[in-house]
Amino acid sequence: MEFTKGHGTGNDFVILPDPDGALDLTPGLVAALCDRRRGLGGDGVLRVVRAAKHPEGVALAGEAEWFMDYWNSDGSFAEMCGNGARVFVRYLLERSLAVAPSGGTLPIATRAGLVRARVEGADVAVEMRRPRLYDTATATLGGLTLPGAAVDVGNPHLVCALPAALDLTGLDLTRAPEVDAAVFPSGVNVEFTTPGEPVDGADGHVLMRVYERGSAETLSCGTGACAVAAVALRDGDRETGTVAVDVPGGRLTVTVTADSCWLAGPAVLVATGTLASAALLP
Ligand SMILES: N[C@@H](CCC[C@H](N)C(=O)O)C(=O)O
Repeated sequence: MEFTKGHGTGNDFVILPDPDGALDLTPGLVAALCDRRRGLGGDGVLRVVRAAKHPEGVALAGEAEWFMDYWNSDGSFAEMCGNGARVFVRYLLERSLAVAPSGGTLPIATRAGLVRARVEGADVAVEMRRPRLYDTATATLGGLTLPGAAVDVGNPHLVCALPAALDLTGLDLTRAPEVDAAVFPSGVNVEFTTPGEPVDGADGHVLMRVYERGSAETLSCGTGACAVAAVALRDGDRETGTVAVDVPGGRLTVTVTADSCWLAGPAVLVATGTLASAALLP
């Protein structure tokens, strides 16, 4: 089995080419692949499968050739992965599985519907649904309980601003924040934020750390950055705009429009190799 390793602002993925959907990918195999000591290591797996060959992609096969089958590192599924989509597109283009239409966008099928991608040099930008702020909730970390905004970006997020006296570096994210299961019955990704200094060309600048559902703390979360940007714009009384979001792995730029959300940043392929798969089976 061939694999490629890639990342977007340090959010890293094992990419498995499976054009015909023949691979028996199980939660156990995903968790073994993502194990950072006994496997390849990754925040998740991106299976590259033709939309027509995947039960959850087939409905979109008329609009997109490829389906991003995303799995978290614990073997659970997620509806959407923003950085994953950007790395997925880099993979398709570098392997000549797709061509970037000049001046146009490349459609990709995901569990959260179609996303459209544009390549901008070292960056890949993906257009996703506009984040929807739909509720309020709290996250408790250690002894600290913080109010936050629940945001749907295809997958669920809870965005919590830190009080001015606290610093992101002081957070202990080795354990999952506690959240209200009634608001998030399928779990949630939790972003912690502080305001950043003004950035040229951006309407806002936010620093964030994230604890991801199914993957623990990661260096970056693309959909999380979109959720954070939407909250920053709302707090600035804006419907639309561009927000620079700094994560531990680098900078993402989010542009919220009237009806969608663009996520842009670097997307890198690191290595390709062959799995000795028997050694990885749990
Ligand atoms: N890192 C991703 C989000 C991956 C899915 C998430 N852990 C979930 O379960 O919803 C991103 O870049 O968006």
